[in-house]
Amino acid sequence: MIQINNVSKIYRSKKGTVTAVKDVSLTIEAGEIFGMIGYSGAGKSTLLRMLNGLEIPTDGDVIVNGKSITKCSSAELRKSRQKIGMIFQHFNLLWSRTVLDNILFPLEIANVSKKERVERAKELIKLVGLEGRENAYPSELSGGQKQRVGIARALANNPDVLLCDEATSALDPETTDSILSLLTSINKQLGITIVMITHEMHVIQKVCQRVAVMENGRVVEEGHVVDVFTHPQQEITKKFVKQVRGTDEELNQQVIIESNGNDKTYRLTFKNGQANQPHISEVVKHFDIEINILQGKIVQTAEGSYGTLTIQLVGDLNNIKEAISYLESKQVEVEVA
Ligand SMILES: Nc1ncnc2c1ncn2[C@@H]1O[C@H](COP(=O)(O)OP(=O)(O)OP(=O)(O)O)[C@@H](O)[C@H]1O
Repeated sequence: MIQINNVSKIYRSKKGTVTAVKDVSLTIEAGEIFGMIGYSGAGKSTLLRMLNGLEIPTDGDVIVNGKSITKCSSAELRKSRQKIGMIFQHFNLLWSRTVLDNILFPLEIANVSKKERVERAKELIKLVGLEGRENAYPSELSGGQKQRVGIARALANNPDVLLCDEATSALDPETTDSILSLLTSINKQLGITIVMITHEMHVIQKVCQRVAVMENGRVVEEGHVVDVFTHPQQEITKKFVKQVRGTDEELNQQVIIESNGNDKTYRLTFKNGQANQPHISEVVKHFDIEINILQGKIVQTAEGSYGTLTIQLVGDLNNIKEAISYLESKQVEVEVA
């Protein structure tokens, strides 16, 4: 478990002071994939780097698996860091070393015997899908392959936590997907806690269970990904959600059923597997109303799917009310759009 307690970071230079992180408190559970999203300059990298002591907070404390990262000796910090792997946007590989030698490097530093480190490196090469490329140099690899080396190297000392600093931002969409799938399977297979920072909501959508939204050094919103996606509170969160959910402007479509004065437009939200249920056809069968579907979308997240459907209900007001009660009884959220 990672506890971030009232952490702030102020950079002071001749040019002045910058408060990069302001009074952030978060708890990240063991084994989860936790995302931090924000625009450039929001403070994500600074916060992430405080989780492994690459930056020391000006105030507050970071506790990883019961041990303070901020209030320990440098020897203790070195030991703790071996259990916290990190991967980077630009991979940070050693260019003069082969794939195998890059992965061996952290094992050499940890004084693992030669036999054991070669065995471990080979296991990792298999885990990340790089068999056959052991003797290649980073310059001979694609971006996705380089990140696979980065992941193998980060996992070398069996860490409990993997920090991902914009790990897919330099990759094309297809390669991004394959790296995100690899991270998800590593999280499942090895039970490693993953903390990732990104400015792309589809990354959060695909792999994270919970998310914190950062703006101007603060966490302005946090929660389960499905809840944040379906009910974003802050303007900045709404903007990020629009990256994957589409905009309300897309709703400006012609209404094709003639109004009788009672019709209204509703937004239905289906969560917890409800998106797969035939609720709309049940409403049409059981209530004497007409339904005009204006827009619909199902989004897959790491915690299952959720859907939104914007509909116009046309008919007798009482029938419309009954239909809405029926939908609500099926855990479908109904709002007037
Ligand atoms: N070493 C430093 N010295 C001075 N200011 C810094 C330093 N590192 C970061 N900052 C400043 O702190 C603020 C937060 O930066 P940070 O890199 O944490 O944001 P970010 O959300 O990760 O953005 P990006 O994705 O662009 O890196 C920015 O205003 C940045 O200029």
